[in-house]
Amino acid sequence: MRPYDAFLLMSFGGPEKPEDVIPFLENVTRGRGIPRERLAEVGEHYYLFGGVSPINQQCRDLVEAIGADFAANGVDLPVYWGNRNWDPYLAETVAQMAKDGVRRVVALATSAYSNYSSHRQYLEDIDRAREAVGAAAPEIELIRPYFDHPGFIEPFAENTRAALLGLPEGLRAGARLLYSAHSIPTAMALASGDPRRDYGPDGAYPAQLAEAARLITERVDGADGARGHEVVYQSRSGPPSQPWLEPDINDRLAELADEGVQAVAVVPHGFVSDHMEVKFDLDVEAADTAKKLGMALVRAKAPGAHPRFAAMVRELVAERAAGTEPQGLSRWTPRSHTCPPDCCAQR
Ligand SMILES: CC1=C(CCC(=O)O)c2cc3nc(cc4[nH]c(cc5[nH]c(cc1n2)c(C)c5CCC(=O)O)c(CCC(=O)O)c4C)C(CCC(=O)O)=C3C
Ligand SMILES: [Fe+2]
Repeated sequence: MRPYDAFLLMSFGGPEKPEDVIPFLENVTRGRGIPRERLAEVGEHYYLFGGVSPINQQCRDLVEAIGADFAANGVDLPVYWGNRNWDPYLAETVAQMAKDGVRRVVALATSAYSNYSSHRQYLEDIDRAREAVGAAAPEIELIRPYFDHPGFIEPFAENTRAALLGLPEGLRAGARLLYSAHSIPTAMALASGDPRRDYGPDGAYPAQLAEAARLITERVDGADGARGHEVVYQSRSGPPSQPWLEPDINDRLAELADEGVQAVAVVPHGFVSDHMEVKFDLDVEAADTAKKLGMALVRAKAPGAHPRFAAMVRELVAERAAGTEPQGLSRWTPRSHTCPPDCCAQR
């Protein structure tokens, strides 16, 4: 698909054996002021799953789904994959692309929202990897945030309807939808998105999360919006003195139990796949909280390698290749394909 001669999937990376857990966590947290105790605690999450993060296999599955969708639709682009924090490292993938004679790449990150960790950091990863490879490195253009694209929203709606069926019939209609996203420092949230747009008091990331939650809820229940839904946060780290986005899902579950809510469906709409943050923080930790509170909890799957999500990737590649206006379902759809240099700054 002109002008590109390759597609690149960019992701976070994760360990796949116990010996790799600590080196992986050191990669993730280098220079970020995460307390040592938090690192040890997070290491235990990985050991509980045999030291294997699900994220790499999920990326392999997505690479395959994208390749199949490209082939079925006549898109003749080889598909590469590179990670920020673990093997296959982005710099190695960029070196391979250079060796293969690739000159211009369109890339998508497994992160749908605007904030430093989800977007700007991937732009920095690209710069660093290209620098490491030198003059032969291809140009790499990162696709803009896609949190309100129908290919992201529709699989979540389908998976939420399926999750609700897992509740006892008598609890389904009254079940609250809890949309869960990775917490970030409030300062990072305020600096998220395009500084020339007014996303409201909390910044682009919370505003985008609210819109995606609304769009999914409409597709679960119809546009009457009758079902109660709200955004909560998970996976907080960093020192307690630093404010992060709230409420934490576990605290909110306790409040809802007090209000008499008997069932919740958790929708991890802040994520693209069911990686460790979902498997541990929701399926182990939040599920345990709900159990102690006597609440029923089900969890919807993230898009992962859903064919509609793979088709979205092709649609975004085509949009970027044509240079037409970014399409999305909400008022916070990015207005351009490239970010202004001061968007999603860390603070
Ligand atoms: C917004 C966001 C997403 C969602 C968007 C996206 O998907 O990219 C995300 C995803 C992920 N986060 C992940 C893992 C971790 N994140 C950490 C730490 C942090 N995350 C942050 C933000 C985010 N993170 C932040 C602000 C920090 C503090 C340090 C820093 O400023 O960078 C730490 C350190 C220990 C801890 O403190 O928890 C770990 C191990 C994994 C891999 C899971 C697997 O292995 O399956 C994934 C997909
Ligand atoms: Fe994270």
